Amino acid sequence: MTVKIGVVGTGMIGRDHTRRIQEVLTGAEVVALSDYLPKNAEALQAAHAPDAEIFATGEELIASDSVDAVLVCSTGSTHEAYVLAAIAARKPVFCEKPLATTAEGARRIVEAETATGTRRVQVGFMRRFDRSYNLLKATMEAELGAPLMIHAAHRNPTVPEQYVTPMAIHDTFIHEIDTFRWLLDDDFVSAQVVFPRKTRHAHARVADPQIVLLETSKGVRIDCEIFVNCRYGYDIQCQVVGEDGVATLPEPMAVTTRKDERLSNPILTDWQSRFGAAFDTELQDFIDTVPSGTVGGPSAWDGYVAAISSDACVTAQETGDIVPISLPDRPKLYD
Ligand SMILES: NC(=O)c1ccc[n+]([C@@H]2O[C@H](COP(=O)([O-])OP(=O)(O)OC[C@H]3O[C@@H](n4cnc5c(N)ncnc54)[C@H](O)[C@@H]3O)[C@@H](O)[C@H]2O)c1
Ligand SMILES: O[C@H]1[C@H](O)[C@@H](O)[C@H](O)[C@@H](O)[C@H]1O
Repeated sequence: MTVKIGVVGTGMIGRDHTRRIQEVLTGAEVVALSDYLPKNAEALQAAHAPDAEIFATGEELIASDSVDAVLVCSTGSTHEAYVLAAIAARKPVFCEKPLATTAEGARRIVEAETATGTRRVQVGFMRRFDRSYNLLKATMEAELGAPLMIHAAHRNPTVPEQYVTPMAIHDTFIHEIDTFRWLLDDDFVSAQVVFPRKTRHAHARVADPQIVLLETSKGVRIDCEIFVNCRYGYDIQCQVVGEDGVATLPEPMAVTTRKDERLSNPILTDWQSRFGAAFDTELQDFIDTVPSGTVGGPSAWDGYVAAISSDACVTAQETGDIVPISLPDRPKLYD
């Protein structure tokens, strides 16, 4: 079966996912496109999906009989409505992060999906498909004993003017929120955010860098630096300290050069190159599961917990307090 996919939102990542479905992955083709700005859908059609039909609205695309499964790649604030529409149409849906911009919105998705009794929502937390994180998780489980602490960093070279302080949490740190839960098989019980001296490279509306301190239900303590104007590259660091040893996320593979009295390795500069293979694997996984009528990978529940946890981090940014995090009971669908 070739899965017929409709893509809602044809900006940067909608374009990249369409390209990978058309040119890299197997078992699917993009048959429908829709964007709030029709010119974006038309440009993507011309570049990568000449046979795709352009729909005036995402809702019409989701309802169309020509679409088996939906990719939601539009602006974050629009995700909830499209995911709910896909659930109502009983169509598998891959939703880029965030699942919803509020915990309330994510809860509505969990409730709608639970009411159908079938998992059809996969959230785009691609790090769970990254080879280096999978190696780290396997090492933790085989060799470290109980994890005690994580020291991590999420560094972007620069961010645009519209990137403001809370986005460090719900646009950037949201990846770590999901990754730490997955690595530790644990949930958070509190969050605190502290602000070091601000870099002169940050614009006025973003406090940068920030340090997020999390505690999990098993007592693991996590410190993660978010530094989105670090200048030198795109750099994701993660070190897990366990009772029997320490494991560190492998660096991306790079050639070491000896030249001009220097020993050096190049550093990546963007998330597309750091996680390109993980994006391929997560979408192939989604495509492969669609014919069964249900999906795997990060679930709507994971998206909901990430939203609750990131709301607590934003409150912690605003108040300076240690903010408690409590979760509702997990529905059986997500066991
Ligand atoms: N997993 C990752 O690492 C990763 C990386 C980049 C972006 N993302 C997520 O993907 C989403 C899109 O990001 P982007 O960088 O492609 O943004 P973008 O601004 O480049 O593209 C967003 C597109 O959505 C369209 N749009 C806006 N409102 C719409 C609506 N109501 N209906 C249909 N289309 C609408 C815009 O016109 C635009 O073409 C965001 O939620 C972002 O957080 C995830
Ligand atoms: O949307 C992007 C993307 O999710 C990247 O992985 C992250 O490093 C950036 O901070 C964020 O702005």
